[in-house]
Amino acid sequence: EDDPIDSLPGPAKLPIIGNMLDMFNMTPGEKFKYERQLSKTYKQRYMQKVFYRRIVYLHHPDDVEVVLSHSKNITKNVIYDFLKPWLGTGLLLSTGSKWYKRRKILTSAFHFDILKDFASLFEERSRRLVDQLRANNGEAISILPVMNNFTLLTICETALGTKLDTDRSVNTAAYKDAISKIGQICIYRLSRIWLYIDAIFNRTSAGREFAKNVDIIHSFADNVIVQRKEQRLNSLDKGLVERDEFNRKKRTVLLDLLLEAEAKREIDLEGIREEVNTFMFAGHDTTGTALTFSLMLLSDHEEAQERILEEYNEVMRGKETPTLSEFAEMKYLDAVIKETLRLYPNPHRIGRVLTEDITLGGVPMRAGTEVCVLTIDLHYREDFFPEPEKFRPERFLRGEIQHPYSFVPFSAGPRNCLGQKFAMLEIKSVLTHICNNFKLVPMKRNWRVETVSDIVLKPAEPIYIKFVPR
Ligand code: HEM
Repeated sequence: EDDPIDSLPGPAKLPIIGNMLDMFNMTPGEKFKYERQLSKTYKQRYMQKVFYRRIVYLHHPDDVEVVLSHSKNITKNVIYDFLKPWLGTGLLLSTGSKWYKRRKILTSAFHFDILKDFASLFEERSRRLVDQLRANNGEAISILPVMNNFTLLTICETALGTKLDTDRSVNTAAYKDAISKIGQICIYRLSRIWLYIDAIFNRTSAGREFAKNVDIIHSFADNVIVQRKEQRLNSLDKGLVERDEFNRKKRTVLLDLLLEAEAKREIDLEGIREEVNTFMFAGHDTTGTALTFSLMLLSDHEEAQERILEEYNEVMRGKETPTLSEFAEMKYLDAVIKETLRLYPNPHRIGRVLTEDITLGGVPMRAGTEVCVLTIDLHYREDFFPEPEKFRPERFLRGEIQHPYSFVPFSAGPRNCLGQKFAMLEIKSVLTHICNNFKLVPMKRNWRVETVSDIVLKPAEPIYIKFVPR
């Protein structure tokens, strides 16, 4: 059937299968470069077709604004379905009234007072991270696994109230292992179009392995949910305030808010499980890679490390632990993180299927069309970010950002990232602790790791850094 978007430019299409074979034999690295090249060739937008699927790719801020700010076009496209057996229709994947109701409940989990509590947890954890890094005696270490482990520990503590490193009641090693296997299987599936069909995928060894690991993750989450529920009921019965091992009032974690909502019949146990799994996924890999890329860039820019430290000392004047408002005063630190997220946005694209018609540049797009915002290409546009390849945090200090939709690492509009403040705070806490205690030294000067498309944007090889004690 004819569609007005067939007039959009894009790579040549074969009859029936369209662009299906365009990237068939490419390595993940080649695919990544090919996609970037397409955005350079088609400066406004382009269309690809695979059988009946038409996908419009966008990377101009005006188009991005139309798509992301739309109040009704909030449905994710088919690629996200891979994650459904694991995340169910939790906040990341759900749509319509289910999404709306849950978003309302969960927004309260990031209330200012709760964030304050989390800030002190990040500080405790960052101190321990410094000790762990110091034990390497300035030897180079591969930072991605260390940062991902760190963010997994913090999200488990804040979402579930469970300490993965010390809690003996749960099988944490199996859980961590299962999360990483699931990620690898999703990547494997992403590049094999025949495995997009569930009936085929589920019969392959990868499909069976996927299901086995999903079970491990689900039973871990269930175990923690049941335990937390029992503890809460016990203390509520006795009118007690819950205390931790140091006799401090226990932090309110996301799970507590969900259990409160369950008591009010706003969510059921299955819903709680979906949200717990969603937050553990959305909250750890993204922040872990953001920390990794920040450290890589900082190690190559000694002047930026010194400036972070100077600013920290100016704001803190000898005080030890920054409050939220002190972190907010550290503008240069904020700019460094933003510049990192501009260069390495994660996820680097956002997919939707239109449920309402829209018009982009005079071309009508009907409900049912898939649109994909290429955040990474948006962030590298020369017309909005001069010398886009360069790490220049100052661009975020001098009001150079001309269009509110030219920089959207946390997405924007109704489906923006719920954990944005949480993530920024966590990254600030880690970076200030690291810059206060170490000089970061890269293995190679002027080196940037290649990146590959995955569920999230990943470095193609390990990034090694030396943490030399100050
Ligand atoms: C630097 C770190 C992070 C980045 C760059 C990031 C980025 C994003 C982006 C781009 C989206 C939109 C995804 C889409 O529409 O497909 C998103 C959604 C989401 N993020 Fe984050 N995120 C980060 C950290 C976190 C953290 C720490 C949490 C939880 C504590 C979190 C929870 C969520 C949730 C629940 C959603 C779905 C929101 C909805 O659809 O209503 N994120 N994030």
